[in-house]
Amino acid sequence: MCPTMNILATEKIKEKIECRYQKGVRHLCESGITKIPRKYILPISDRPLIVKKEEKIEESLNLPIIDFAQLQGPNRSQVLKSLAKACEEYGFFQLVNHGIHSDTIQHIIEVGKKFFELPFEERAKYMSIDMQAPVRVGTSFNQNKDGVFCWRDFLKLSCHSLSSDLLSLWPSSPVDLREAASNYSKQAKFLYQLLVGAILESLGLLNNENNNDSQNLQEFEDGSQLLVLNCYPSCPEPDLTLGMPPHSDYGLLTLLLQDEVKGLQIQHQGKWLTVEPIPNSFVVNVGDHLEIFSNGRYKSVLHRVLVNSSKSRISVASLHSLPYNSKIQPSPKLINESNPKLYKDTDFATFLEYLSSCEHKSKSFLESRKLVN
Ligand SMILES: O=C(O)CCC(=O)C(=O)O
Ligand SMILES: [Fe+2]
Repeated sequence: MCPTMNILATEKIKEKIECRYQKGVRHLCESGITKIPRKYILPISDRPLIVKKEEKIEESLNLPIIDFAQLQGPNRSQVLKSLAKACEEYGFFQLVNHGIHSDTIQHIIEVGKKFFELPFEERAKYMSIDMQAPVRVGTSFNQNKDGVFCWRDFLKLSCHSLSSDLLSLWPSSPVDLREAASNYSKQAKFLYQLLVGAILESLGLLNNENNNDSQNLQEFEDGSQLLVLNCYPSCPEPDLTLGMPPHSDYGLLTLLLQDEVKGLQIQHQGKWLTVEPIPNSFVVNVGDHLEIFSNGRYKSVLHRVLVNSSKSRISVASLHSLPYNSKIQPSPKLINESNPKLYKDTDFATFLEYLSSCEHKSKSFLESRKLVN
């Protein structure tokens, strides 16, 4: 074979292999692999250190617990203090007694499981490389850019305005997906709105006498919402890869549901610690936009997902951000001589451009917004 034909043949084989990975990890697992392909193997320095059960020294983390019912009652000011402390020290907390019925939670998790069990051809109808498509099935973190793929498939549903036009774009199978996801997203949005009010209050930006910030609250409440169903199939070599690489979330707040299988780790005091699932609770975390708005007081913390060799895992993230065209900037009320402005003004569109233009690097977006004082 002449050298040019040789190169062409090699390119064709490469394309074929790439195409195989673009179909996602569930599809890959269905072929019965016992070793993970090279495309998923992280360099040694980025691999997770998985501790064997019998060694029992895996470090887990009991995140601060915020009781939502207490927050709405006479102990509000005390709970607001705990909320502020959790956002400053961990960037994460677990929310209990939040009022969303366990049936609603179980329904969205079940529907997620059923969706990822559908034949590949059915799920593939919703594949798109357009980052702004209202419905998008995909794999890895950013499959157009990732050098090493991660062990995750996802379904992203934009919930911006839940009109019947939007719902008709969502997957029609499983039959109850649209109902479960729209019901769940409405309830998650309502909870987010109450929570973000509490967050503004905990920053000293809202109180009954001074309602100057109602404009801020309105913008925070009206923002965009994206529902992400994550599926992490069991993996034959979990210590060589990750379900999600270290990243921070871009928005204001993320409300995350995880099933009973653990996997989420957060970086705390330089260590990766596993978040113990609490049934029917939410893991809530501060996103980049809130770190910027709070001028660095509340932290958008790196987190990642481990996979395991025996169980698949499902999680559902509801990501809440400011409206698409809003400016994101440190609140002028949180800036003074002793607290100078730490971040450049930015907007959501700039962030999305940044995300689609570069391979994912942990925290790089937030780093790029920092002012050097
Ligand atoms: O699956 C998880 O536990 C975390 C998911 C996550 O970090 C995300 O969707 O941004
Ligand atoms: Fe995340």
